[in-house]
Amino acid sequence: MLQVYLVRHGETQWNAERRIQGQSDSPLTAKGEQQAVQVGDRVRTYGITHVIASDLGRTRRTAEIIADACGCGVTFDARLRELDMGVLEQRHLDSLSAEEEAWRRLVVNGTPDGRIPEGESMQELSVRMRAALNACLDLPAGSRPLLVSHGIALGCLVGTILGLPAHAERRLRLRNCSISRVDYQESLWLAPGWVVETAGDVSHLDTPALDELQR
Ligand SMILES: O=C(O)[C@@H](CO)OP(=O)(O)O
Repeated sequence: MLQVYLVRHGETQWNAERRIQGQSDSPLTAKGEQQAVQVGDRVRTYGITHVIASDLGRTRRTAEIIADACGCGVTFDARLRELDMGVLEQRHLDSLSAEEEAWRRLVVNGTPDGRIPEGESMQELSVRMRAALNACLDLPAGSRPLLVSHGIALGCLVGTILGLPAHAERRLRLRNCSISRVDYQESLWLAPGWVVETAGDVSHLDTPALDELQR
């Protein structure tokens, strides 16, 4: 059975400042680097064979730290990038106008095609994230990949595996450096498909990571 680990990157400067990143980028904080080290300590005995990361800087850095601990290489897949949040990227969550806040809410609790101007819909995000996950099925038998991606992107992926629509309100709290696992299950009882084993585990982190929406 293929087991795939899903890790959100470590805390970044803009996560801490409550600024929207999307496909823009900011570096890991010292705490974010430490979180990545703690993920590495947790998974180093899991037999991870491939670390595959979104090509944005914050996921690259997190992936390098984890891959060092696992003794494997890192490859990059742009399909694992965060939702493109268009004209709201780089903005502080607290400085949005009422109209801008409505655009932001429409994306996570709206319609399949809802999008921030110049951004991407949750439906589009879900298609590319699922394609990146399904690509793991083509790895050699016995592989155990770990994917490093983002909060909304992984929330959408895990949520849609559970049967939520892509644009369902964000109900999974996937904190920085949380670990989730999905398995490709083939059994007599279930149609073949992805099953969520764990979601949002942060028990390996010594200080609780805050989700930027809680700050
Ligand atoms: O882009 C962002 O601002 C956040 C949204 O949750 O995602 P991440 O920090 O996981 O890239």
